[in-house]
Amino acid sequence: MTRQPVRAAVFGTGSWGTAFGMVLADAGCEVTLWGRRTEVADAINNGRTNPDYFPGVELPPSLRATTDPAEAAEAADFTVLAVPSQTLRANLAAWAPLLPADTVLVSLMKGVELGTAKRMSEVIEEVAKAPAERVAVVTGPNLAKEIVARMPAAAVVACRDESVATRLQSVCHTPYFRPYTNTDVVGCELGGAVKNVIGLAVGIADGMGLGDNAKGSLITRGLAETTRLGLAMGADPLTFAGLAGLGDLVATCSSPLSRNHTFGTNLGRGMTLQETIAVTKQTAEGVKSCESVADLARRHGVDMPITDTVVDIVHHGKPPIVALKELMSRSAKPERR
Ligand SMILES: NC(=O)c1ccc[n+]([C@@H]2O[C@H](COP(=O)([O-])OP(=O)(O)OC[C@H]3O[C@@H](n4cnc5c(N)ncnc54)[C@H](O)[C@@H]3O)[C@@H](O)[C@H]2O)c1
Ligand SMILES: O=P(O)(O)OC[C@H](O)CO
Repeated sequence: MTRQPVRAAVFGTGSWGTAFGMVLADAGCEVTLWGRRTEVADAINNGRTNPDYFPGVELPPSLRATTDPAEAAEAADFTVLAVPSQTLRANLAAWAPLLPADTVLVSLMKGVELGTAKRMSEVIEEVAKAPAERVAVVTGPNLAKEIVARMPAAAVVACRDESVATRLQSVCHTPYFRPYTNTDVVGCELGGAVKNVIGLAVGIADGMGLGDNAKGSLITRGLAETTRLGLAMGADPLTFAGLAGLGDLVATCSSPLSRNHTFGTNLGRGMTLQETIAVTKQTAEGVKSCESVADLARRHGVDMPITDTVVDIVHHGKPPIVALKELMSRSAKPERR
């Protein structure tokens, strides 16, 4: 008997939705992308490109697009969510009734919801009324522009049910995309969300011309505060030494392709918040999630000084030079506590 190809629906035709859709198609899946704009769906179906995000990149023929969520969701074995974290709840509420009962819901998002301080998998479980065993996360050092160029990358696919993570691993494994499984969903999601905030901090430092020692220090202390939060929330600390933690932090904090890093660099160079927002065309999750991560830290009684500093600079207008002096004059303490 011939095995039917795996069907995947990807909600979001932005940068990562398109790129991960391409990974799934290259791995042998039949993929339908859902997007809001007819012209984007037409360009994908008729021109095999997504010119707004990846001009000149040819998309595989097994990747189709639609603006009809029911058409995208039909018979999907995997339903992949790639919209901005802060719109997920409202989007998914509309899509949930259309999803097959046994579909695996996959979050590509790296944010924490404002107001509730919930991780994306928690929002998905709540809105789609899906058990944790049917909700997975893909994360790691995956700058979309490198992925669509089929440059090599590793990733993590996390699900509480290891067999589901293994199934997802097999449907997104290509010669250029190497996924590893993990059952620590909390740690994997926190790694992805907090690295965006640390990416903003490192961008600000780069924009200020503070040098590579400052960058190395921020990355390391950023990982320390991520790990503290993770421990308080029951994550496995070793997750933060892996692709979802250190791996993604290094990629984000070193790359001009990172929207969060670039956003921070513009602020550090002296642009105002409004000017920086105006030149940012894609989602820089850390800008909103720095507040929800700080909220999460408060709820768990965890000290996250770099995250608090980013909130002060981005949302309360604190000049980066003042924030730097304050960070450097914090009380002396042991490296581990
Ligand atoms: N781009 C990357 O390299 C990358 C890699 C890994 C993870 N991520 C994560 O993936 C998530 C999505 O990011 P992205 O890079 O695709 O962002 P993006 O800005 O490139 O695309 C977001 C998409 O969501 C759509 N959208 C915006 N508001 C919407 C709304 N209210 N309702 C429905 N759709 C809406 C946009 O039209 C666009 O198609 C983020 O959480 C990001 O952190 C991105
Ligand atoms: O462009 P950024 O800053 O959203 O980063 C993209 C990915 O999360 C990198 O892994």
